[in-house]
Amino acid sequence: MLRLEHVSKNFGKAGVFEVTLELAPGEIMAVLGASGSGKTTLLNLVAGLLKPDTGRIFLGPEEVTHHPPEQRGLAYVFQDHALWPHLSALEHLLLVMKKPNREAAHHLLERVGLAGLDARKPHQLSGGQKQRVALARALAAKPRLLLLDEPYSALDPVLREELRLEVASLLRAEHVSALHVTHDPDEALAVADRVAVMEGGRIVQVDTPTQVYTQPQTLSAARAFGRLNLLPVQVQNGWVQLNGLAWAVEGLQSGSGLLAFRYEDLRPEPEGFPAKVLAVYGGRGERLCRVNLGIGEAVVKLQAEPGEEVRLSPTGRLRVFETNR
Ligand SMILES: Nc1ncnc2c1ncn2[C@@H]1O[C@H](COP(=O)(O)OP(=O)(O)OP(=O)(O)O)[C@@H](O)[C@H]1O
Repeated sequence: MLRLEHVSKNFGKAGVFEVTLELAPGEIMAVLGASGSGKTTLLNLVAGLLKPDTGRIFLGPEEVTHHPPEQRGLAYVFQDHALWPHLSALEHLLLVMKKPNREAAHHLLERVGLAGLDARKPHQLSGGQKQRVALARALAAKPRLLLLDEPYSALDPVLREELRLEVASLLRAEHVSALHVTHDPDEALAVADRVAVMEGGRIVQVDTPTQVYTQPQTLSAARAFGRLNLLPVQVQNGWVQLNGLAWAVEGLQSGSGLLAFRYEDLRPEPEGFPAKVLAVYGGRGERLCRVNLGIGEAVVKLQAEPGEEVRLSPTGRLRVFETNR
């Protein structure tokens, strides 16, 4: 559906962007990465708002590298809603529909939670409502590809969850592909078939959300999903010492690195290494403990009480990343 072949853009001192990427028809891909990693640049290049220095962009079989945005058959929802001040919510949709249909436009507004607001103009809508008009307009155009840049950032958590599932189901029903930039790992897990992690203008990993969560290939990929402990360690021939016990690790084989593990990657085990529970948090229906592991403090999903001495063991191989990555 979408193919980028060595698409590059040189921003001089701000760095070089270079990406090769493929998106299947109907696929929803989340784009995660730290601020400044190149997520918006990727969308701008695909949309035609930015010209690449080298490389080629295809939509389906057609090369669109030099096509202006309006000839690319895609829709985008960026953070500034770009609504027309003189048009009502309904008129925004009618204007972009190939066959304008008031009934269908009305129904779409209802599906994004704007029932009864058909006649409102942008200045009569809240920020979150404007964002939803922009989303409904993008969907009304029936694009082959939808580009989303933090589309739910102005919404409260309940509405955000409702809407992201509703939009994902609309996209799947219409078989529309989407590139979805987000900072929110829950959003990527909820809607994306695959996740692309960006770092320094490049894609460092493309995989299913579960694979990126459990097998991150770089430190930035590990960070993208949160729920992460990072402890400085010394690795010797693939082993680290944790409170007097040696554990095999993967990744860095020797030298200083960062031991990276999720809250659920350690579990109680009589043969494990000793740790002391410092504090207990009640997060989202689960119990999280801050523990002292001897080499530093970490958060672990654990049923324990403050002050308790526990023994912990990794559920799988722990990973160490080079400190400078
Ligand atoms: N037109 C431009 N001219 C010069 N540098 C640019 C331009 N556009 C982007 N950059 C630089 O390219 C890098 C990537 O920017 P981009 O906006 O794509 O990041 P991002 O991942 O979307 O960040 P954020 O999450 O903060 O929105 C940054 O270092 C930015 O300063």
